[in-house]
Amino acid sequence: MLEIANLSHTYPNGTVALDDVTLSIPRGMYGLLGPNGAGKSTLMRTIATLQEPTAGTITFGAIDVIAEPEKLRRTLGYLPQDFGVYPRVSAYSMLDQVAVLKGITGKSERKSVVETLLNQVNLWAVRDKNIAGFSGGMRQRFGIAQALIGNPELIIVDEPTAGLDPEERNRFLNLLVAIGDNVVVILSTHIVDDVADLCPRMAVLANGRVQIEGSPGELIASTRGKVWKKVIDHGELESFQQSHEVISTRLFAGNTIIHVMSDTQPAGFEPVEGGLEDVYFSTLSTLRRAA
Ligand SMILES: Nc1ncnc2c1ncn2[C@@H]1O[C@H](COP(=O)(O)OP(=O)(O)OP(=O)(O)O)[C@@H](O)[C@H]1O
Repeated sequence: MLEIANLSHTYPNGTVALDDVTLSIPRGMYGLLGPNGAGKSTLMRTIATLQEPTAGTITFGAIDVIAEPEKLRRTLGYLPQDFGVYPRVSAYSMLDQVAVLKGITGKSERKSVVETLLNQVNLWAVRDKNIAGFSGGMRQRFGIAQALIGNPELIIVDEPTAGLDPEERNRFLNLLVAIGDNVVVILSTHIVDDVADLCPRMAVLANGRVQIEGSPGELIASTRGKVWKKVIDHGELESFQQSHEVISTRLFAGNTIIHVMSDTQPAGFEPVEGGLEDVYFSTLSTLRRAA
């Protein structure tokens, strides 16, 4: 169990990226959903011991993460949002080097770990190719392979599916599912479907704060009977935004479909079986209104 208590972070330029974040994250897949700038990467980097918070505590089992970062690192697998430079070395040799860094010094053990992972992430056929030439999806699969070396008990993946095509995204999410329920996996993303598809528990982070927390099912149930939809002409959008609480707009076959929140059925609207998108967008819409 990962316990985050009263965690705050203010950057030297005064930006408050995290504001009193408290979360209990159990074993299994946990979704951290939030828009750009919400503070997700700051939170992930802080848990991964890459930066220290201004205030607050993090514990993972018996480990005090801020006081004993090296202990956490031994049991951490981290897939950052951006690796930056991709080296001109083969996938095999790079994984082999990471395995050495993670303390797997025995040659035959390392061979078995590296080969198993390359097969698991479906990169065996390209093991001798340079990572620099990999597609986005291949890089992310390589990234999860390096994160899994050494059997970590805490795995953090930061926006892993951004920019992947649907087939690669599916492949990647299936890999995450296969990691199993015995470890804590935190999936940080702004893509609602990633969380809806994978995570039994989740939180929405926005403006550096936890806005809502729970199981997707519970959160969706809380919007039941409150979400309504209507097909409108695009030109009418502004007036609907003034008269209703519009939480999302989308185009479908050239038409604009709006979803609104209301305790009673607005005239001309149809009920919608709310989904996680409605939960997420209504949370963001409430924040915008309060601003
Ligand atoms: N090194 C930094 N110095 C100053 N401000 C920063 C720094 N890093 C991030 N921020 C700011 O802190 C806030 C939170 O950023 P963070 O990267 O944690 O959000 P995020 O949810 O991961 O968003 P994104 O998906 O865009 O990465 C933003 O306003 C961002 O501009």
